[in-house]
Amino acid sequence: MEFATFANRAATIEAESADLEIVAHVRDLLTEAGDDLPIVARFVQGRVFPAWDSTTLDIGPNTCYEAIARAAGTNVGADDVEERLAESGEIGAVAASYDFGGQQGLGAFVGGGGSGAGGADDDNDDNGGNGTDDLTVRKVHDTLTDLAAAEGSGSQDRKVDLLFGLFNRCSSDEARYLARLVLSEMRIGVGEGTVRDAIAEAFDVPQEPVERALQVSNDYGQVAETARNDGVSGLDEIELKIGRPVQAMLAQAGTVTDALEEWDAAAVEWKYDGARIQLHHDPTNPGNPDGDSNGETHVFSRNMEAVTNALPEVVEFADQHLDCPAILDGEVVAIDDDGSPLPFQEVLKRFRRKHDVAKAREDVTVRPVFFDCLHADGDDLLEEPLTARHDQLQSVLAAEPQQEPEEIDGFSLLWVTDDPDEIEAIDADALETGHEGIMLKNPDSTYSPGRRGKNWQKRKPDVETLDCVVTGAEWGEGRRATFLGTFELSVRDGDDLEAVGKVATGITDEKLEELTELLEPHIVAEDGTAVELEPAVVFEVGYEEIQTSPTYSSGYALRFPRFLGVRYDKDTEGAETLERLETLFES
Ligand SMILES: Nc1ncnc2c1ncn2[C@@H]1O[C@H](COP(=O)(O)OP(=O)(O)OP(=O)(O)O)[C@@H](O)[C@H]1O
Repeated sequence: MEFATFANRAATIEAESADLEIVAHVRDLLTEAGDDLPIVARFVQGRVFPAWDSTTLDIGPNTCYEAIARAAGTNVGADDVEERLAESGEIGAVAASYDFGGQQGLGAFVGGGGSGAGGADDDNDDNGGNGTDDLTVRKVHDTLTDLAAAEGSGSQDRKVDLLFGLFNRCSSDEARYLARLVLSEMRIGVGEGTVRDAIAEAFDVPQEPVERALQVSNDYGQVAETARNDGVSGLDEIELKIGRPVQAMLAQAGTVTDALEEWDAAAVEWKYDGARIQLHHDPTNPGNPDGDSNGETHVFSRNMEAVTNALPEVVEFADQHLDCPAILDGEVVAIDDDGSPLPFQEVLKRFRRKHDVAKAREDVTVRPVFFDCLHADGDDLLEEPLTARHDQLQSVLAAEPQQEPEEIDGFSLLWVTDDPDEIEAIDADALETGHEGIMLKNPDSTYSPGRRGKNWQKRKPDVETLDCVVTGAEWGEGRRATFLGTFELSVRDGDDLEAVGKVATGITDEKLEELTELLEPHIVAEDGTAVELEPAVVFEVGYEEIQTSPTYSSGYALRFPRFLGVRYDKDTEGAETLERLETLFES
């Protein structure tokens, strides 16, 4: 397909506002694309490479300005391009404002070659033979692929040369969309859904298999071509591939209350405070293109970037623990010398690092923990329910079949329960172990790549906090026998204090020790392990919601109260009133 045809169609699409019309234009574009279908299906979304491919053009705006300036004529400089950009605010319009094509002499000079139409791009010139100088989408694609591969000293000059070669052959409309493509600013209103619908319409296949194939392959070009050449049966055959990342399933904010209302039971997991990773490993395929592994290993970020070389611990983990081809979804967490998790900021010192990885590894250690399994030993598991995928994860990671789940390295435990108290206890454990909290998942849900839906919920940070007086507590058990815990919370009602609940969640042993020291002097009565406290200390607590309750003297109860801190700056006079609790309940 000629690049001019593509550019014309892009202009038509950009001018169109009706979604259905846009789909129809994209459909026509795909139908006309011929052998260039995979390229066109990506270009129309502003992509040069498939979504799974982390190759980038690595072109800064200045490289692009310089190439435009050079193609625009001897007396145009990059600063002139920038000035026009400041005026128009859009690189496509700037590129379209120049008259290109007159720089053959300079092109020959710059590239040192003699292909006339662009000096620097004298290889694979698909127009050379027929005597015309029309740019094709394939030529643009191949040149940009060469450009992406340029590295090392002189690579920026080479990139400018290659880009100049393309702009020099562009008409005004072609230049507009080339500039936008190169700077990832296509913005003609074509989203992923549009291309999916257009593929289905163009090649007369239902949307569902197209959608599935897109989720699995992350490649609009491949899916478009398969839909055209092999129809539904071809699409159904597209499978996950080791080395091609899948978009990560995402979570939305939720509450325990909502989760238990929606599902019979919730799958509860710890929420790790690290960075999302997707591990692809094939021990049967020696010769790793990426990273230092015995098999083939790739680690991808949440955005499907390759981060393999930055995380040698994960590659080593794969080598040691995986003996079948697998794709695992998880989190990489920074840990201290005892293996306890460190804050997220520490992981960032390691993630995406390209240089001095060994040195960075000495400073910060990371370890992976996996909560999902997308592929195991030849089977794609996206369509399996969460609990089945988790069972697979366990068997993939277990060193021996009978290994206790708690003993399995890198394996995130999952509890399926409809008991709010159990969920609260899991949350408390998670926080105490230094994790962020909990995730609540639908145990029956399939894995939906790239989707942020109700099936995965991260427990929402508390909307409101309350400052409550601590009026009672209980001595703990076992190793916590010397600590006070399970604190009774009250609000003021005139001169009285009325209980609204008990908080036991979100408190570490260290904190319990501090709180015990703080509260012990205020004990006024003891009955077994129960302790009555004179009102003196105010806790800030979070909660999910307020409900009416016969259990506490206030007539209300906080659902899922969580300890946030001591309000050392407040005395009991500053604590919350029953009146405010009522207002909050009403609202
Ligand atoms: N057990 C788990 N299951 C799923 N995700 C987990 C789990 N533990 C930690 N996570 C992390 O939590 C993330 C989702 O919540 P979070 O709010 O932390 O993510 P974010 O990147 O800040 O926001 P968002 O994903 O909503 O844009 C996941 O992408 C994953 O990285």
